[in-house]
Amino acid sequence: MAVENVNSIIRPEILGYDARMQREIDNIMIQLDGTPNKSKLGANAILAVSLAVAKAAAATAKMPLYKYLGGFNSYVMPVPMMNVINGGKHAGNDLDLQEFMIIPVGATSISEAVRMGSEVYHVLKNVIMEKYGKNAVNVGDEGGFAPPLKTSREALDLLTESVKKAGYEDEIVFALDAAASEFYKDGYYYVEGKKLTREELLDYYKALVDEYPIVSIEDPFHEEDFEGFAMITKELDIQIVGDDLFVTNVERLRKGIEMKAANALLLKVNQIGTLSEAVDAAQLAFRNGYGVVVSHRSGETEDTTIADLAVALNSGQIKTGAPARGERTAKYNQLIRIEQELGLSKYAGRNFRCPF
Ligand SMILES: O=C(O)[C@@H](CO)OP(=O)(O)O
Repeated sequence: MAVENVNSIIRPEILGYDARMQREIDNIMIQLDGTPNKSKLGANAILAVSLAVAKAAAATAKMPLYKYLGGFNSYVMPVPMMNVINGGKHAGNDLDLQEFMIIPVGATSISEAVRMGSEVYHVLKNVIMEKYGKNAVNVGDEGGFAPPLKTSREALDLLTESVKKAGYEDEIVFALDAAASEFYKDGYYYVEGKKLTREELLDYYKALVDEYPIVSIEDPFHEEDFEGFAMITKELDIQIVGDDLFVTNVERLRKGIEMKAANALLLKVNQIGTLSEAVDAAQLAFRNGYGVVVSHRSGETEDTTIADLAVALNSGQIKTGAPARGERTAKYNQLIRIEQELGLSKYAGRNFRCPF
């Protein structure tokens, strides 16, 4: 069976909501704006209305948002990708890669996953403090620590030690968001004081994947380098996520699918601006065997819609920062509430890329 079609065959139908009504209102706003990137009205302003429509409709139907959007087929609780060490543009340190995440795949529920992730986060704080002093435990944009590290290996070693000390060696794996556009210039990547070609950067990732339990890398190459994404997707048997590559845009995702560039979409609702378009992008991804990681932004509010959306879509994965700071914990708390309300749910766990 072709890998591309696996998800479309076994994923349950999503979307219990009145998609036509939502789309009509979303389309009116798209037309009123009239620009390809929603620059006239602003994607955040359009999104606020789009989500308010969905929330009002859910309230009218007397349903929680995840159930209104997803219908009764929505029962998968996503694995949290918890960004516990921040680098790149999100932190004032010298780490070139932006996010070092832990994923508690061995948990049996989202509540347990959040507990395990939080425990590791606090062990990590002590480990960093012992090694680098108390000034090293200030946090970056997404609540992860931003110690004065210079290399990805140093960060991954800290994660390895903390996971081990917390007793979760076999239960927690790692993910990276390189955000490579940020260290790319004129055909080269500037990493850890070296000037690397695309092929050399691929070797760098390969070595990290060999040494650590890394199961997912987001934006490993520059945002226009579809060929580079295709190359790494072919060579590494892990999840490759397109964020800056796809910007939640179906046209860019279609191009990626054609070129076999990446095998997962980072879904950011305010990147595309309406709920209908975000759902379209998720559907296109699923139909083509791509995973979907529902994601927060580095600048966030306490709005919890993405928690409901991750469950509604049965995405199996959510990226919403460290278990710290209200705008991040709001999403984790909402997921725990949904899990309690559902009663019977399934934690995506090790099968997070296709949890059925
Ligand atoms: O790079 C990313 O994936 C996001 C969220 O983690 O960050 P930003 O909102 O800065 O694009």
